[in-house]
Amino acid sequence: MNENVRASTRNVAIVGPYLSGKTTLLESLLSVTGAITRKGSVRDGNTVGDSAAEARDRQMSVEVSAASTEYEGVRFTFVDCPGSVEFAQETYNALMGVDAAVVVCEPANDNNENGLRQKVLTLAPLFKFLDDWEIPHLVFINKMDRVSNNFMDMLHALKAVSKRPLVPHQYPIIQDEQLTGFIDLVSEQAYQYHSGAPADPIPLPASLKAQEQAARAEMLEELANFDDHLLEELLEEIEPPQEEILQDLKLELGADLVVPVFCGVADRDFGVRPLLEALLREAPEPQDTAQRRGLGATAETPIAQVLKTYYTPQGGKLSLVRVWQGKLTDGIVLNGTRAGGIYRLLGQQQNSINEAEAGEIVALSRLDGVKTGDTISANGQATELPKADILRPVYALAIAPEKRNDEVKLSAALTKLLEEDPSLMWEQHGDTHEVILWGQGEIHLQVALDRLRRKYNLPMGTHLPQVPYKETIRKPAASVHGRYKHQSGGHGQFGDVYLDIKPLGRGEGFNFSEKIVGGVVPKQYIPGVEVGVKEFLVHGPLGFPVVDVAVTLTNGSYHTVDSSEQAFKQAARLAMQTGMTQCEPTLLEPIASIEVNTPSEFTSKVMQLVSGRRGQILGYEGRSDWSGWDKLIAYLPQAEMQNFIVELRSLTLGVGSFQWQYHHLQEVPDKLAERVLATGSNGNGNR
Ligand SMILES: Nc1nc2c(ncn2[C@@H]2O[C@H](COP(=O)(O)OP(=O)(O)OP(=O)(O)O)[C@@H](O)[C@H]2O)c(=O)[nH]1
Repeated sequence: MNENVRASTRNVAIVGPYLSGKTTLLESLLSVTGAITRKGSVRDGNTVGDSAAEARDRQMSVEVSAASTEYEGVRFTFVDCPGSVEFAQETYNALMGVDAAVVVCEPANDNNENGLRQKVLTLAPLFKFLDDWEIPHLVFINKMDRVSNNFMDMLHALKAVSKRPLVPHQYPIIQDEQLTGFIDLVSEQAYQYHSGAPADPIPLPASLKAQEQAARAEMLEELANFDDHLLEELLEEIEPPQEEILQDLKLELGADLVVPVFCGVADRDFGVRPLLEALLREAPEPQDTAQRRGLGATAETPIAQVLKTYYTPQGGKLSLVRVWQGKLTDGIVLNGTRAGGIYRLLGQQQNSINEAEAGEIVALSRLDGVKTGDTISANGQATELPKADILRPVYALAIAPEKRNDEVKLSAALTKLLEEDPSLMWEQHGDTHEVILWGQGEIHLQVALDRLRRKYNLPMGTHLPQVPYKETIRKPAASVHGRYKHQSGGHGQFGDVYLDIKPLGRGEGFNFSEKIVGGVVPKQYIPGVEVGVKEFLVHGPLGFPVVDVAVTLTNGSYHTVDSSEQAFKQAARLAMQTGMTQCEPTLLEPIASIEVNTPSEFTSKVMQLVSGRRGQILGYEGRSDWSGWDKLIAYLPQAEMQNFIVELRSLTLGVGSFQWQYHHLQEVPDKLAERVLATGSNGNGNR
């Protein structure tokens, strides 16, 4: 084991809400550390973080992107994560493998209570994930060039969504509404920013002394909550030594007890070097993270976890892994598969290396059969490391290849897409026969479809999925007669049956029985009757599969020469055709049971949304594990679910979410049933 390499590595995820400036910050970090000589911009589509075609097209990150660089002899691997909620799975998977995260956010445009509250709410799910998994994190308030100074207001507002206390690490210097520098609250040294060059030390502006001291006192008091020695010093008004403050920051950040807060302007590199310095000095080292995860610092068996899987445009497979223990060497066999090569990444650029030490994040090629989240080891027997929960799908499209003979290629390509992104799912629906692609939202699915087209040459058509309606009957019919008689020279065909048809209770399915007395329908023909009935029920009188029906064969007759199982099957179908129309067929729709999670201030709006979509609210309560959030339980017709997530997000600043599962079938209200049967649509976007 090489302790030096371990101690000289830092793995940092860059996370935060949509468009807060994460990719821009990565670009700046890479430029400041010399990994790139020319800075790209998101607008020009030439950043390292957004190098995938799908990201460039949309000017947004759609998957995690790793980039390694060096600063002051330490190797930093940054993992730029997408901010959109639709790609949250990518972020959660990556966070499981880093030592620390930088949460990039923007200050509020409206510096009033409401504006600040709205801004920080968009960070709530991310903070919850970081808090739940105890991932050390710090905050970088970016875009400080856009608003007048509300650094401390923003910091205080963030407390509403963070379990851990937020600790100011800097205080911004603003002149003429422009961010010109910062004061480091540990050393109380002020600095002036310069574009493209490190900040210069300057005397602390007298006008900011009072604010600086208040912010510093806040930092020290928060740190002292976890350090009695510091607390004593503060009580006795002894100035603590800087080393002690730095040590506390390192220990308390490393144990995820506090969240230090920085500020800057990523697209001008302002605040980026101080952030790097803090990561260098204070971010936890890889072996500490491994120990916190219960992995032995001295164990040598190589163990790694897959944080992301890429299928490159050239068709190769790359697995981005965190090496938790041991050393990966060229040609290593992991979980029974020999890795093709080991690479350090710089976005899409792959730099081949011979080995990777514990604590590094590297890419391995050609690990067939290994998926995102998997734990892989040299002996293939490592205990599965914890992985982020897989988000349940909330949005669906029916897809079909534009070229018919591409159908065979589709399932192999979908399997690869799912290896890359576990929050996608696909199924071939049993009733409607459509191939349904499920995911986290419209853009998520569009990106998946782009990948099918670009990487697998599979252009796809899409449409809204059909609602898998079923039908049943309201009334019974007794002794329905069906006779099949066919004479065409030689053997004839003869079958003759009487059936009783009865409705069953909801969910009871299908039942077939017989009450034949005296062999009027010989035993060997009765299975034919049952098959005939079942075949008919696949498409009932309304055109949908029939459920909750009991059919009894009560009587019939046969012919010694002409009868056959086949003829009785036909007779049963004829009886069902006549009988079912007398039974008041009625349309049934699938109802999902849903659980919606929303900030409490939006609960009443969410209830209106659910009721407005024919939902039935069963109750709601405050979440015991998430202060300020409610959980609402309801039944919602599946026909109303297509755009539910879109509306839910638009009502809740994008943070509301829901999970669903099929619950029961329910009669469609008459008026709506008429519309579905007449037009094939429920008038709500679904067919
Ligand atoms: N004014 C200003 N704009 C910035 C700053 N940093 C980034 N931007 C702009 O903000 C927009 C979004 O930046 P990105 O870096 O793509 O944000 P992101 O967080 O990576 O976006 P996603 O990953 O898609 O969530 C771009 O237009 C950037 O040019 C900044 O410090 N100040």
